[in-house]
Amino acid sequence: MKKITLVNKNASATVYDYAAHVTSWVGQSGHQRIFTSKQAIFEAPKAIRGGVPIIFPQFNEVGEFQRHGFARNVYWNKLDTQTSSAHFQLNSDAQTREIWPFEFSADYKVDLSAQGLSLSLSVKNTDSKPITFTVALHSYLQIKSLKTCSVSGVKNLSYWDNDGTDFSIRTKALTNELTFTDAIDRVYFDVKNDVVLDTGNGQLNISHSGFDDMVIWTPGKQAAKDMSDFADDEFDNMLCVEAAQIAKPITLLPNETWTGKQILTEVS
Ligand SMILES: O=P(O)(O)OC[C@H]1O[C@H](O)[C@H](O)[C@@H](O)[C@@H]1O
Repeated sequence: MKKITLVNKNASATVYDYAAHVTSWVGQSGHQRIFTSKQAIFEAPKAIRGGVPIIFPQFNEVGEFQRHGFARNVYWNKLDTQTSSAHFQLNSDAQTREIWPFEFSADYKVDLSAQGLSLSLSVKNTDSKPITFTVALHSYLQIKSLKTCSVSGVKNLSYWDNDGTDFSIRTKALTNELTFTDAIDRVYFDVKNDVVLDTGNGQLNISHSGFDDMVIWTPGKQAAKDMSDFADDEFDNMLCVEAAQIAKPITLLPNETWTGKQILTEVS
């Protein structure tokens, strides 16, 4: 697999052609902002543990196809690389049709600015019939410690906890700040505003467009032990804040294109 390094002023990022997977972003502050496990396996078709896996065409078990799709398990074509940006493409082929019987063309652009990282995914329906999918940019973010980090900006959002709760049940967030004690697997719906992650080493502003939902996930102490590609103590140093489209799957007519972006910016 090919590793591509992007640079802009004092910032740098790493992205692989395998899964178009971003595995590192060191911002101007000098802090690593993306978490990638020291036990991650860089070997197809295993998904790299950490970084930013692209979840397409199905999020988790929301649907009848492969859990978390296949985009994170295949090589993407590298179309263009500049000093601070890279462009990848994935087109349907015999392998993808076996898992998901539709024609599509997906483009992924990674842009490193001095302040931030912009991730943009587009999917075009190249089939002769409508296609429907769910999708996420599954960003693993580096934090100093789970117990002292927080996500602000969630007040009044409706969410679902993936802890056995029926998917139809929604809870409303009463406070603006989300803090953590251990594992969490939660989907917030209709997230229109930015959120701010206090990493313990400065704040990150997280914005998205084209996506309605936001997933907050971290495995916690026990599940971390059960993951072979994740070190036991790493649960304390990562939090996924994912831009996602889950509750209302995207349907594209032939030739239609959907675009979703997640933009991470260092605030302080
Ligand atoms: O272990 P993975 O297949 O990479 O999935 C990791 C996690 O992804 C998402 O964040 C889901 O909400 C979680 O339910 C899942 O455990």
